[in-house]
Amino acid sequence: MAKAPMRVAVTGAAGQIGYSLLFRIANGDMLGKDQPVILQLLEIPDEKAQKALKGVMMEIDDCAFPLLAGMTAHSDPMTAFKDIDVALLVGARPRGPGMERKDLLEANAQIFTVQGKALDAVASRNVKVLVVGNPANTNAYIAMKSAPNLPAKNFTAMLRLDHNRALSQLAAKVGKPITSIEKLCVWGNHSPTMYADFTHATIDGQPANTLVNDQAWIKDVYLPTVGKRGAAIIEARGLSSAASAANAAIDHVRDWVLGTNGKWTTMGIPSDGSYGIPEGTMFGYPVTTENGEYKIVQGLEIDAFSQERINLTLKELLEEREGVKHLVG
Ligand SMILES: NC(=O)C1=CN([C@@H]2O[C@H](COP(=O)(O)OP(=O)(O)OC[C@H]3O[C@@H](n4cnc5c(N)ncnc54)[C@H](O)[C@@H]3O)[C@@H](O)[C@H]2O)C=CC1
Ligand SMILES: O=C([O-])CC(=O)C(=O)O
Repeated sequence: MAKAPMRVAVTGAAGQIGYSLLFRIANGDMLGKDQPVILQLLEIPDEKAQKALKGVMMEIDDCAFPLLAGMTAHSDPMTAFKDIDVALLVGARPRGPGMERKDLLEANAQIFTVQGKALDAVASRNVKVLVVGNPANTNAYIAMKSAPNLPAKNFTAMLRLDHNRALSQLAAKVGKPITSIEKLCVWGNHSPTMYADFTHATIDGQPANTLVNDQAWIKDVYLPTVGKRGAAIIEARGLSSAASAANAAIDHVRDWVLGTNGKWTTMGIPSDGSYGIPEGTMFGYPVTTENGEYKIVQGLEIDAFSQERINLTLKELLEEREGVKHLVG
């Protein structure tokens, strides 16, 4: 028997990321090739944005996706989020050249208060929320705090793009395929302070540290390349990463819903206190997923260099959180 459709809300649906994301969701790349979806698309109540959204929907129609069981356009989160199973909160102002992601805090924080409240009121009680809009961790924290009637664990922030960047840079360094790498993760904030950690990783079953064996490269090349990749793309493209961000969002939700079969990935999730991170902090952790739930990888030995990096990214997140205190009560 065919599965019942899942309702997926996407905000900022007429934006750059939306244009790379929606077609793949409707194609079954996110929830499975046997899972029908209904798209509930939100854009700002502005004539130009709503018209652009209509245009994107016309193109989605023209793909005749067999899994697309319905699609609606919205300008109010209270209707867009009605009964949804998955929320991809993408809509927010992106940064331009010379800005850090936290410069967007004021501009974007309000959006996530309103949307958190709407999720609280009308979404499925099991809704899985992924925040993509920057600064992603703090926006996810605001949404979570604005939805006290939903389980905090339903709210996540996107560090998967950082994870994928970290995999790709490491694979290039050792000249091995991506699939040969396991147990890599990214700790902390989606910002240049993030810590891409392969101290526990293996490459074709060999310890990655032994294969790389170049601390200077890790410190002076690898971490800055991964951490500042978003800025490098803005510099090169004149626009922020969109296709790779959409791809990471698909990866994040797919793994959360369908499981990682014991493999590690990275998700920004509310801390349960693991590894000394204060409870509730929206923090990038190594996780495995099964039956629609994520679990933090426990019992890792954190060396002095890693601890220093984790402390640094935590400090930044706590400062961001302090900056939005007035919004979350
Ligand atoms: N977490 C991550 O790894 C990444 C995050 N991003 C972030 O994703 C966000 C979106 O990026 P783009 O699609 O490139 O930007 P964009 O400017 O092309 O699109 C954003 C869309 O969101 C809409 N929007 C704004 N406020 C909204 C609201 N309250 N409700 C619904 N829609 C709203 C806008 O009208 C616009 O169409 C930015 O904050 C960007 O910084 C981008 C890349 C990676
Ligand atoms: O850098 C930006 O502003 C967009 C983003 O989050 C990324 O590409 O990682």
